[in-house]
Amino acid sequence: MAFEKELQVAQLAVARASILTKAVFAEKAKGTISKEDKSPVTIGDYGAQALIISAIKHNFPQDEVVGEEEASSLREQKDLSSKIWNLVKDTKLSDSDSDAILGGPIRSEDEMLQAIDAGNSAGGSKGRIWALDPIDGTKGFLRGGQYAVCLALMVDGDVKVGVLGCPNLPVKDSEPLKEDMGIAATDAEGYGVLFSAVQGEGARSQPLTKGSVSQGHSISVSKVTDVTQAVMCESVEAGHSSKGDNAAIAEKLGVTGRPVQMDSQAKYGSVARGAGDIYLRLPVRKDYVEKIWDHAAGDLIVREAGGQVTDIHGQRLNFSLGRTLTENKGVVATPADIHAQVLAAVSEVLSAK
Ligand SMILES: Nc1ncnc2c1ncn2[C@@H]1O[C@H](COP(=O)(O)O)[C@@H](OP(=O)(O)O)[C@H]1O
Ligand SMILES: [Mg+2]
Ligand SMILES: [Mg+2]
Ligand SMILES: [Mg+2]
Repeated sequence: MAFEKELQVAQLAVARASILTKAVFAEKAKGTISKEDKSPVTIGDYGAQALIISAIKHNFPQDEVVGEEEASSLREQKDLSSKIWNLVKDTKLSDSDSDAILGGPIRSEDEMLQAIDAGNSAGGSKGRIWALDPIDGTKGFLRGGQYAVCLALMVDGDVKVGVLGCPNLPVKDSEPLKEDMGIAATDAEGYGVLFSAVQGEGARSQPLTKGSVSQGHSISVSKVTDVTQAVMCESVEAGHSSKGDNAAIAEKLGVTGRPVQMDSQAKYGSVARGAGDIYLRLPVRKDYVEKIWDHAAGDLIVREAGGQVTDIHGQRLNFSLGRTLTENKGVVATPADIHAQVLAAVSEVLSAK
């Protein structure tokens, strides 16, 4: 199998980081601060980024990382930094062999800050670069909704390995999607799933555990042929994706059910396992450029599960252009069989605006 070591490290690193995010959630003291772009970031985002980057650097010292967060504001806020350190230093996998694969604990607060800052790669089309979103759906995380710990490896701009840890999604692939699924799910029996894919080798799912990882089982997109019966997934946040356009597209397709709203790349995971059928992310603002870490893992997992992922113009997402998807607008992710039909409805609705 290709990228065996990379997959194992990514899965274990995501599982370990999820232990930290769940602890932050349980503590309720999330230490939210606002970034320059007004988006929230929590001690969970920073702690998860530190743990994952340190695991990558331990195993693949030459690899670069495009990570969402950076530590400059933490260096000015010592209280916040020491709170994060207190969590990070005690977070480990319950299986000691697995934890050792990740290099064991980070040794000092300073090393933790350095790890966070090592997510500063400019990205691009050359070499091995990881794309990391330590908590995707931070607003969902804060609300007690869905969120995902997202990690992907790109080689020469092409996504080869993708892993999504979704602590609040059901383990069972076939469980129908519900909007309030997140709230009581953290650490509840039957919740927490780890999705993964390696290019050319399909997509898989397994329970997200605190110890080790397994082979999991293979997943595939739904076999929906009648789009009127499709389950659509969209963001909770109206500022992230245009709900009005989504509704117009649903109407054009004759979709009868209400869309399921959930935060994060849990939407990609849900389409990949066939629990949802269509994920639409339609631009709200002309000037917003999507970030590679919001899509890299989900894009591969859906495509390896038999889905098709494009932007609103039908172009594949291009991860080779830096930290953002400069050439793409929006996302349309569906089973391959219905993609052309959905994309046609997207084009009609958006061109009529
Ligand atoms: N105007 C905008 N349009 C689209 N996405 C946006 C946006 N502003 C922020 N985002 C991104 O939307 C992500 C969450 O997506 P979703 O709505 O699917 O949960 C955020 O990730 P983070 O939560 O990691 O910051 C952020 O990167
Ligand atoms: Mg963010
Ligand atoms: Mg994100
Ligand atoms: Mg994030």
